[in-house]
Amino acid sequence: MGRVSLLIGPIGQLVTAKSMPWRYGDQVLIMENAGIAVDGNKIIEVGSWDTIGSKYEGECRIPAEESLVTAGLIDPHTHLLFSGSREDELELKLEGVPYEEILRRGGGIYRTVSATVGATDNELRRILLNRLFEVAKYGTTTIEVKSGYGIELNQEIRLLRIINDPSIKAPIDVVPTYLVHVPPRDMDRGEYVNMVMGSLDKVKGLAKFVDVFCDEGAFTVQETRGILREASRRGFGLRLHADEIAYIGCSDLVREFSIASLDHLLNLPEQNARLIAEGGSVATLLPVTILSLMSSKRPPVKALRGAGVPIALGSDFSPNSWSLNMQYAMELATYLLGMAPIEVLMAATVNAAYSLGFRDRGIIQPGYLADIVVWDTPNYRWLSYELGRNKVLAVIKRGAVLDSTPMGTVISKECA
Ligand SMILES: N=CN[C@@H](CCC(=O)O)C(=O)O
Ligand SMILES: [Zn+2]
Repeated sequence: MGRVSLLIGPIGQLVTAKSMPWRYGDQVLIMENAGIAVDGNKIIEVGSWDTIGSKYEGECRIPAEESLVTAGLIDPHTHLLFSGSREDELELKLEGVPYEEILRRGGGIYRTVSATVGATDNELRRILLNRLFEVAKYGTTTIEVKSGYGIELNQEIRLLRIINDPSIKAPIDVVPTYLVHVPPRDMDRGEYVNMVMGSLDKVKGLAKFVDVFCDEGAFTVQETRGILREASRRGFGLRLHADEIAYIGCSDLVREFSIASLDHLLNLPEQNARLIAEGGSVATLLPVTILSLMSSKRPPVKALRGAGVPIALGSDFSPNSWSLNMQYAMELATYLLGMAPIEVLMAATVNAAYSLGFRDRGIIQPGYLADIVVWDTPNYRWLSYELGRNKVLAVIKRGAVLDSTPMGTVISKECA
């Protein structure tokens, strides 16, 4: 009998992608009475519990007869690092004042910039760490975190240093992105864009991706093009906030650049789905933001599927859209966007991993990282079906069972 650090099984239902990215209609692995053997930070074998349970002895074991087991959730789009809040914009939104108008008046992102710039490094570190612990309780095991509430370049660099700070003992993996968010109000925007392009060497090593908010009220296609060109020359991965507020041609930039992910896409023209597929980009949809924008628009899911675009989901946690819970994004993806439960699960695991450039996680197969969630649900459909409850039973990150399960449930004495 082989000895391993962790055994999970018997498992009621194991659901995982077979390869990445996952496209609508691709096969998945759905297995009942399954088992997973983990050693160190990796999955070493997946199979029927009859085989796994008799072949391995675990230093600890998580029994999961009644449970769904999936890859850990991956959140590929967040604005986790900011100070303050904007609950007082709710009344404006309810009166019908559009997002871009609040921004034009100096509210929205600009207010959060003032609050964030006014916070000390220690305050921001504490905020970030608390949020990272909270997302882990909801099953997120890897998360992208954008800068963007500094605007001024030294402030952006400060935020990126905090995101990268090794003294922050994050329970999960963090992917830093430099977000060029909105033009400053007190400076010529052309000059600012030039400064951004000139600052990219300083950002190297602090961010895996450069992202631009390309939209009405933010950066134009021409400005975005310049920033993406310089970023890709320097070897950054590219992401884009595109076609969220209006279509001004941002998604067309996939013709010119290899963009890992185009995000939001509420106003994406259906014919541009083909361009995204040809460009090899992922479409990351952010349904919680659709709700918090109080928008009646929807991204064209059917056109994206039809063109073969891999779809990912993100929380888009921000002061405009306050939810750290990827499960909420998953629920809304079904009820607001019409995404099928299996599509939702693939979007929040394997495709989110793929969009962040990972090839080592998001799938439960030998050789992959042991980032795994045990759910308090009998099958995968419940992740879409049941609204508003944290359905996590246990989170395993790199083979380690995270300390506190949300409901204080002790899974197994040896593992806890
Ligand atoms: N759209 C741009 N940025 C964020 C919102 C930021 C904010 O409103 O503070 C987003 O992705 O939703
Ligand atoms: Zn965003």
